[in-house]
This record gives sequence, C-alpha cells and structure tokens, in this order.
Amino acid sequence: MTPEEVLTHFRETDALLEGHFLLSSGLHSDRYLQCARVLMYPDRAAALCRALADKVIAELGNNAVDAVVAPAMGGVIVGYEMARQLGVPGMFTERVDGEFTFRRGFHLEKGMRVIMSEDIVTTGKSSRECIEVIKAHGGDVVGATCLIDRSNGTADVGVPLFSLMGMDVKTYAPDALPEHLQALPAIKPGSRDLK
Ligand SMILES: O=P(O)(O)OC[C@H]1O[C@H](OP(=O)(O)OP(=O)(O)O)[C@H](O)[C@@H]1O
Ligand SMILES: O=C(O)c1cc(=O)[nH]c(=O)[nH]1
Ligand SMILES: [Mg+2]
Repeated sequence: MTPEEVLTHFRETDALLEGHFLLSSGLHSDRYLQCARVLMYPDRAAALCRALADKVIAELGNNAVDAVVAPAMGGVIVGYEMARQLGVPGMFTERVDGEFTFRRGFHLEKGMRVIMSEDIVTTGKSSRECIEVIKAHGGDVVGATCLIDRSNGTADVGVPLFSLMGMDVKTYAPDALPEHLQALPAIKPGSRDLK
C-alpha cells in the first residue's frame, strides 16, 4: 500500500484533522490523525493491517511472531487486527494510575516473540512504555508497528519499527507555540492523563 493510498483512507474518513491539538507527549501540533475514524470501518482496518502484517512478514519471516500486544486505547483495534492478520493472539496493556499494565488475565509465556502494535508513533514514548511491560512479563519484543510514524523514522523504540508511512509533522513545546496555535484553544483527543 502506497503512502497516498494510506492517506486516502484517512481523508475519506475525515481522520486527518487540522486545528490545535495537545498530544500524548505534551507537545502541541496543528495536525492530528484520528485513527479511530479510520478503524471504525472493518474493511479499511483489515486492508491497512494486512499491508502492515505483510511488511512484518517480509522483514521478520513467516511464523516469527507468537503474539501482538497493543497499548490501549488507540492500539486496541489496530492490535486486534494485526493479530488477526498474523494469525496469533492479540492482547493489550491499559493504564492504571497512569501506568500501562496487563489486566483481564492477559499474560505471556517466557520468551514469546511479541510485536508491539500502535496506531500512531509521535515521540515513541507510549510505545516504549508498552514494550517495557511486555518485557517485564517475559516477552521477547521482536518488533513494533504503527500505521503512521509521525516521527518520520526518528523515534527510537528500541526495536525495529515498521510503519505504513512516515510523516513529517511539526510539533511544538507548550512554551514555544507559533501564533496560529496561540490563537486557538487546544483539544486533547487522546486518553493519557484524561480527567
Ligand atoms: O509516540 P507518542 O508520543 O507516545 O504518541 C503516540 C501515542 O499517542 C496516542 O495515544 P494517547 O496517549 O493520546 O491515548 P489514546 O491511545 O487513548 O488515544 C497514540 O494512540 C499513541 O499511543
Ligand atoms: O501524538 C499523539 O498523541 C497523536 C498524534 C496523532 O496524530 N494521532 C494520535 O492519535 N495521537
Ligand atoms: Mg495511544
């Protein structure tokens, strides 16, 4: 799937937003990829994750993954669909008092080869947090995936990161907002630190 085809899925589902957004990392941006808008359509979710699963298989080989673990909320649907496309179980970590944790009876056997599947990577902070939980539960993290890598290849999550496309989007520290963002109230679409 070409980057233009990926973006078409986002455009056709009104998932490519413009405005003033407070991101999970605390950085600000005038662009937001609302993946839930794309993934609400099962056919689109399947097409995107099939293409991403094919990349994983091309890089790691067949039968190189035993499980997928994704960080909630954004990772839940994409993690499920990646697991389905790779033919392995899919689980998720969720935040309790701000920290990702395994709940609901999810567990890993020691040495299980795990892919961490995100919807979006911006700084890679959430990916790294999820990867730490997988490791703490005995998983061997053989790679990470996201639909779109907003770091455009610069985020280091400690394992190979496979994405459908990179994107070069500017982000701003809260004390360095450009005028066009200062003029708009910030919206925080994600669930980290949600009150
Ligand atoms: O690479 P990062 O800088 O960590 O940013 C990307 C993360 O931000 C979003 O999650 P968020 O914490 O906003 O919550 P959500 O999953 O509920 O949308 C997204 O789903 C990624 O998990
Ligand atoms: O960095 C984020 O929080 C983020 C950016 C984005 O475009 N989409 C998203 O879901 N999260
Ligand atoms: Mg998230």
